[in-house]
This record gives sequence, structure tokens and C-alpha cells, in this order.
Amino acid sequence: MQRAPNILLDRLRLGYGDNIVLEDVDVALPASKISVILGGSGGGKSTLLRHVLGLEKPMEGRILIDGHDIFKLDPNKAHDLRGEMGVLFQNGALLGSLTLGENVALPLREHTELDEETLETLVRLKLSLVGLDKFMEYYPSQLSGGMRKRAGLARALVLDPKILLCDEPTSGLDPITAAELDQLILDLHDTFDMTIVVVTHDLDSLFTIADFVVMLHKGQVLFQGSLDDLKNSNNEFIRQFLGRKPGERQLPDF
Ligand SMILES: Nc1ncnc2c1ncn2[C@@H]1O[C@H](COP(=O)(O)OP(=O)(O)OP(=O)(O)O)[C@@H](O)[C@H]1O
Repeated sequence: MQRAPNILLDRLRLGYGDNIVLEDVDVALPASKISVILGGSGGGKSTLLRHVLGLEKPMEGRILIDGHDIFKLDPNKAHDLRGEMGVLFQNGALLGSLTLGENVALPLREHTELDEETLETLVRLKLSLVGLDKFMEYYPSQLSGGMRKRAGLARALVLDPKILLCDEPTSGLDPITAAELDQLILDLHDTFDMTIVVVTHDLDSLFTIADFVVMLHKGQVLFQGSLDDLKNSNNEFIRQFLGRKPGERQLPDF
């Protein structure tokens, strides 16, 4: 895969057992852009990300990464495709018993056979990208929430992914730290050719980082398009949602 891929969500129905979480999801997330998936709590944002990662299989429909369906590839190619995707999980998902350096090194150990010296150089490089190279020997519990998110980003980036998926990157952060994280995502996007997908219910993040927006509502896609199209939408729910006052970062339950 030479360039950042697009992600096609083709007539998806997603859920668990008998519980359908999302239906009729027909969306093309553009290559090399930042797509923001909006939705209320429990609306299926994390579910969608887990499916894009290939951790769950759609009930119906397909997810195509640059035309490849992860469930149709042979196991080696599916493993390679997963290696092209970096993920920042909601809580950073760092292992508490490992230092930052060891946490960031994990994907390299799983997907490469690099010697220890090269591995350490790469880890230091990725930690410096997010401003944490001085903290390589620290444990997650010794860091602030914002630092843990940045460390999670460094780990997501360590294999030079073509796709970066972020699950509510600003949740639990104060507004200033949240704005810094948004800026970091923008800087990374400007520096590396990546397709970035951010799921959030943070309005300020939306306005700061989005090239393309998908809004999930009541188990379906209520809107997809550019930020300008979203702002110009006549849909009453969308107008209400965009009318929220500045500083009110979180959406209400909907
Ligand atoms: N592993 C699972 N097994 C069964 N049901 C699940 C599982 N994960 C999520 N769900 C259900 O799917 C629905 C959507 O959850 P999901 O976590 O995708 O929403 P979300 O939009 O990410 O929410 P939040 O903003 O609160 O993180 C919920 O009803 C949840 O209970």
C-alpha cells in the first residue's frame, strides 16, 4: 500500500447477537483526510471502529480498506493490513506494568524482528513526535491524562500506519489539554500522509480537525459530508446541535 487508503463502509449492519447497533451505513471515508464520526453515548462509535479494525465481523455489508475486505484476505495479508492501522483507544490502553518506552515498543515486537538498538531508536523518535521522549522510562501511572493519550498516539504511530483511528481522543481531558491534542492530530496529519478517523462527541474537536463528517443518530447515518455542508444543513437536529455555545465541548445524549 503506497498511499493512504480510503475506507468504504458498504451497506453495513453492525451489532452484537440480536442487538443491532447501526444499520444502513453506506459511507466513503476519504483517503488522506481527517474524518470525524459524531454520535451520542452508546450510539455505536466504538462499535464502528472495532469493525473497521477487523476485531468484529459485520452482520451485513462490507468494510473495504482501499478495496480490501479484511475478512476475505488470507491470514498473512489480513495481519499486514492490520499493521497498516494504528489505534488510539479511549483510555490510551497503556499497560500499567510497562514503561512508556516498553508500551510503545509492543507493536514493533509483534510485527517486526528489529534488533533492540533499532527498536529503541524508533521508540524514542515516536515519543519525541508527541513531546514525550524525556518520559521513556516513566510508567503510565506517573503521567497526566493528556500525556497518557499522547503516549497512546506514539504507540499508534510506531509502525508508520497509513490509517490512524482515534476513539474519543479528548474525552476526560480539560479544554486546554483537549485543544492541544486536537492540534497534535492536525500536525501529525500535516506531516504524514494518513487517513485519520476520529470518533468523538466533542464539538470543539469537530470544528478544529474535521475535513469530513459522519453523524450517527438513532442507529443510522444522519449526515455525511464536509464541515461546511454540516454547517449549512437544514436538518433541525443538526442545527440545534451546532447552535450550542462555544466551550460546551460535549454533546448531550441523543
Ligand atoms: N462487546 C459488546 N457486546 C455486546 N454489546 C456491546 C459490546 N460493545 C458495545 N455494545 C453495545 O453496543 C452499543 C453501542 O456501544 P458503543 O460502545 O459502540 O457506543 P459509543 O458510541 O462508542 O459510546 P460511548 O460514546 O459511550 O463510548 C451499546 O448499546 C453497547 O451496550
